[in-house]
Amino acid sequence: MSSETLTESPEVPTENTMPPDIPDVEGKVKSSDSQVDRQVEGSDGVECLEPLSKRQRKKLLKQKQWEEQKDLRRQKRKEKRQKRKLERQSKLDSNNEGSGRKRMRREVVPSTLRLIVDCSFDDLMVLKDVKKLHKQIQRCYAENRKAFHPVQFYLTSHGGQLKSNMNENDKGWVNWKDIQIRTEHYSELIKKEDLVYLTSDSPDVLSELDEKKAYVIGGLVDHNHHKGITYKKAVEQGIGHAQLPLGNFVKMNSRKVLAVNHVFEIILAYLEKRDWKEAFFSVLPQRKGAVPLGEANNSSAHALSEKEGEDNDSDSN
Ligand SMILES: C[S@@+](CC[C@H](N)C(=O)[O-])C[C@H]1O[C@@H](n2cnc3c(N)ncnc32)[C@H](O)[C@@H]1O
Repeated sequence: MSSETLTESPEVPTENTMPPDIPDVEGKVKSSDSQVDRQVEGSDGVECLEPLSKRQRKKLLKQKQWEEQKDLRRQKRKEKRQKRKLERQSKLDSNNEGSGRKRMRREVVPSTLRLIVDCSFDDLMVLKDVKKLHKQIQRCYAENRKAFHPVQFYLTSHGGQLKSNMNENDKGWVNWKDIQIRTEHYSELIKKEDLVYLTSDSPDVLSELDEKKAYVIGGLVDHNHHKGITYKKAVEQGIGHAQLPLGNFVKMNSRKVLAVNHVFEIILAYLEKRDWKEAFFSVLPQRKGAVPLGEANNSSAHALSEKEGEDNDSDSN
């Protein structure tokens, strides 16, 4: 069939239903304008002058239907998009509602417990580890700000490499709220009898937290090169000391030395849940191999190894 036949034949009569120029079977384009007065309407509503082949009729009919349904298709696509958007929105709403409700029901009640990160070990760290400590402190600060029972947070003996690094990389720290950042040693700020040094080497195991006390965490990332340093310090200073009751709940390797932020977060979690086991497992990452006692199974039952603790800056100890 020639291209002429096609353009002379079935015009789809209404505007916007057919493009003005219709490509013929061979892909040539012919104008349909000049054909208007020669048009005759066929039985299927498609106008023509000369009879068309079945194939051409079909093709034109399809084209016509396709054009006619353009708006419908557009409308359907729009509806689909809106439906998906609504579904996404309602999912978000229900998630937010959940946490929103929680927050509304449980108002923030600050704890009187003082939690100190003792930054007096600055000289013992290389810059890389100081940077890790900085990140761990940032994490403690952020977690405390969003806790239901935030503690009275202190950084003591603040200075040296840590302070320089904070000035360089996080100038905003000077505006941190709800934290005491002090150059003094904690012993200059807090009564001796209130102090309890948290240290994994202490023979004393914490059972409860006393919110009248000030608990100290050693601000140190040492990969255990200075084993027992905080325990010795506490003994020398004649202050209380205690380890977290990890051994009662977590299958441990020989070591149970956690990173600063983990100890800090466990204290926050305990203040909220009043349950050590829950506190441990809400904070300690599964990948660290923390396994509840009794659920340990041979090879996977290692826990909290130093190597794994170093995988991530804020987890590193
Ligand atoms: C990476 S550790 C430092 C280890 C260091 N060699 C020492 O002797 O403390 C950082 C701090 O977290 C606290 N900490 C870590 N594991 C603990 C545990 N199992 N119980 C109590 N405190 C712990 C200690 O205050 C410790 O100084």
